[in-house]
Amino acid sequence: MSLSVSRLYKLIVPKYPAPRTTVEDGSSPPLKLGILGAAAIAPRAVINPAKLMPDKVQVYSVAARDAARAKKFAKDYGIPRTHDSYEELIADPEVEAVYIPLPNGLHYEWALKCIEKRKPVLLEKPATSNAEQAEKLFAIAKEKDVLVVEAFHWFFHPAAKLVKDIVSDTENFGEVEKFEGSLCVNNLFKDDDIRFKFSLAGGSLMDVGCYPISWMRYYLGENPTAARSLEHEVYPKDAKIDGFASVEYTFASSDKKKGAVHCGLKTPWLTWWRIGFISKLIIASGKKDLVYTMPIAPHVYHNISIRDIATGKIENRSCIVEGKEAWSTYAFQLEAFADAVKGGKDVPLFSNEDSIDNMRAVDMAYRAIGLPLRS
Ligand SMILES: NC(=O)C1=CN([C@@H]2O[C@H](COP(=O)(O)OP(=O)(O)OC[C@H]3O[C@@H](n4cnc5c(N)ncnc54)[C@H](OP(=O)(O)O)[C@@H]3O)[C@@H](O)[C@H]2O)C=CC1
Ligand SMILES: O=C1OC[C@@H](O)[C@H](O)[C@H]1O
Repeated sequence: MSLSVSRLYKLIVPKYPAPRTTVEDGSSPPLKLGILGAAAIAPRAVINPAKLMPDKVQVYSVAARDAARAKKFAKDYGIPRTHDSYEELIADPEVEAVYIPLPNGLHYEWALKCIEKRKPVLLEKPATSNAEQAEKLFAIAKEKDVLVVEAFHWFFHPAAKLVKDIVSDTENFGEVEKFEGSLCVNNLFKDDDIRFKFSLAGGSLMDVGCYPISWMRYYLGENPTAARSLEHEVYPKDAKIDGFASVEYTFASSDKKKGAVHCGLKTPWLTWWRIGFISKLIIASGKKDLVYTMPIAPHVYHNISIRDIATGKIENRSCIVEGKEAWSTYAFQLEAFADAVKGGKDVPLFSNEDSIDNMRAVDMAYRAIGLPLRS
């Protein structure tokens, strides 16, 4: 039997290429990222940011439930490959990491499938449908040693860290006692949107509330122990979906410590104006208070205003990184994710434990407003 060069090559080259590490100049080739679903958020979250860092990330492929839809999406956004199903994309050895922007109710299932194939995951928020799923998911990720990062993009913008530094300086700022945060995207989505489907783990607390809850936990540096409803309204077309929710949390460390969270997809107009246009957070000690305007999108606009309660003096601050003025929260997030996957760097998060705790606080809020947990 003659052994041709090509047959010999097939025999000695492994079926799956070895992980791509370094090229001749010592640098790493860009991370090949695959996207599950031709989702509306994908251009903002990964496709456009990847263009800012072509040496670090290449959006390599997209898969959709409908192959033609994936092809159109790939053409529209200049993505070189498509896969005909989510399974195929995950199984492709060329795909080094996966971005999951599926409806919330599918996060758990698909993140688990990626872990099975040992693919690191950038997983859209909220990580799962409920805390029980989050506990299981992150336990499996840990056991299999696969990186799963919940895409809480706000956290990766340096303004978030600046605010943390300011309020952690207790000598100057005082002991933080109160938090109030809001995110409302009023009437932005149509009634057939995934956000209004209980079967896909929709709802205001899931979609937008998870952000102010994450801000609260981060800036107060503590997990809540109880929650009560301040006010809430169900979505008129499905009583299991919260159209708007306003919840107050309490904490074990002090009776004085309180965290209020407001979120809405259908917020009553007057309430919306009262709690702050789109997104705002307030952190207060007895000595000072800080208002961070637009913590959800500091790259669009933000302001950090610190007021000394005794003197009334106000200091305004903001945070722009030289050379990265055009970087969005998503770009900072994508860079951190790529650096972790390719460079073995730690992701400066918001750990997996935080993602679990955040889901616990979301569940706590659902119990407080008397709506069923998502599944
Ligand atoms: N980080 C951020 O700023 C944002 C995060 N998000 C999060 O991203 C996720 C997706 O949100 P968004 O992009 O607005 O949603 P879209 O509805 O635009 O995208 C969801 C994708 O999920 C796929 N899908 C699979 N199964 C279903 C199903 N049964 N019903 C509907 N869609 C399905 C569809 O992909 P296919 O193409 O295969 O049909 C669709 O493209 C959510 O988890 C949301 O919370 C959303 C917006 C902003
Ligand atoms: O950042 C966001 O703003 C709008 C929301 O509906 C979306 O899901 C969220 O992630």
